[in-house]
Amino acid sequence: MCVDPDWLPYEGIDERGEFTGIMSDFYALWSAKSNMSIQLINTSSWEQSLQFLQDGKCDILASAQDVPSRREWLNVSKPFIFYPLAVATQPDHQFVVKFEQIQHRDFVMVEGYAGVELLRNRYPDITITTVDTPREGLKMVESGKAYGYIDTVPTINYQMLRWGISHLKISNVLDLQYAMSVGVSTREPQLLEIFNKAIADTTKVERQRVLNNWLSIEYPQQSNTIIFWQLLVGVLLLLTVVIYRYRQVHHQNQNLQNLNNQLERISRHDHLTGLANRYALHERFNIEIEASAQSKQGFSIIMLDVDYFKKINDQYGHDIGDEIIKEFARLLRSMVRENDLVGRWGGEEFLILCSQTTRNGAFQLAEQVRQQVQNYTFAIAQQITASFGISEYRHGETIGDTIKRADDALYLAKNKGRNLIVMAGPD
Ligand SMILES: Nc1nc2c(ncn2[C@@H]2O[C@H](COP(=O)(O)OP(=O)(O)OP(=O)(O)O)[C@@H](O)[C@H]2O)c(=O)[nH]1
Repeated sequence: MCVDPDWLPYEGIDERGEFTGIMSDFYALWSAKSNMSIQLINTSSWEQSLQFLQDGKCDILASAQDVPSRREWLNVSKPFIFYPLAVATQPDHQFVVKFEQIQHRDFVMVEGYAGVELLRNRYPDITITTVDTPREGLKMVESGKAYGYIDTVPTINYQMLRWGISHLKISNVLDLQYAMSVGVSTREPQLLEIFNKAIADTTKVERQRVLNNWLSIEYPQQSNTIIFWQLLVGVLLLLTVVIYRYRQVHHQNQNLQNLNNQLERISRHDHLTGLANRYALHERFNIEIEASAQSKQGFSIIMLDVDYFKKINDQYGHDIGDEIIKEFARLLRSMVRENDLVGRWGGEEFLILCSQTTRNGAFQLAEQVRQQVQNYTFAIAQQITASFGISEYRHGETIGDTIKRADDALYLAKNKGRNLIVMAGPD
């Protein structure tokens, strides 16, 4: 048997001199079915294979198309594969539906291909340059020496991949097709019978399996590798975007959390001293009232006010006044227990909530504070004192009542001369 040595994926001779390609798989199938052994006669081109058959050096052509000029010396079996011819051109040429639109261009085909004869018969003025191999034909188109290379679609694809010719494209599919048959020398009519039977016995599944072998998974490693890297790059890109977005959102969340913390602090703390403000004090009053209802143990409050603070402001200025208020706040905070709460009630007026403490207990604390303030060396060269009013929460009264009693007591302390503590009576 002679074959086309370079017409993959249909047929070819590999580096070891063995028959390969779609036709090789079909012959392996048919040999097994009909118990025949076929010997390959090596040739260097399709032209030479045709010549060998005419010269009696081989009896079979692995695949051949029925064309008038061969009929004297070649019979063909029932055709069993059909593939349309197509034109591969440079990518800037538009796809055309009808070959007639481009029939005047110059084409290139492999010497001896049946398609050359078919096209010349149909388009007598067509210009076809013939070459020895599909690669030569494709290269001529690639380098602009011819307009289009004509062959079957699978051959064009396969050969472009094989030779790394990546930028040509199919610009036209002809309505002419290769109907592939086994070619048998007219000298061996009984061989034709054998092949016709083998072809008839080939099931659709067997045919498809052979074709899939060559037409869908050629160069699997290369394409799989490319797909793998493309996928990997895609996944990495996606991952990068996700991580970036996550970090952005995380960062924004952190900023929001910080802002919330700041707002929380601002809403509950006095901006100058950092002590609890009225809102926070009232929250705590509610907690203490609830707790005292259950434990029967009450709480007391101390209202205190810096004496003659207006004079300090007048004498040293408002900024120094602020510093004194801050210093005063630090001093108070350092003196109360952890359970107590110091807040700024107004300008230079403060409130100490003494948890689970009677008015006598509150008095002791007030006295300590009074003495500390009086003896403390503030930033100004002047003694500072404070006056105190104390009240104990009475069950059933509102917190407003408790505060008012402490305020009234403070007023009394001021009236009595300042630097004094006055306790609101138990009734
Ligand atoms: N620097 C400063 N001064 C304040 C602030 N809040 C209130 N003051 C001042 O504190 C002074 C309070 O004056 P008064 O209510 O007359 O009372 P006082 O001078 O302390 O006198 P007595 O309370 O009667 O002992 C006013 O001058 C207010 O302007 C503040 O945040 N910073």
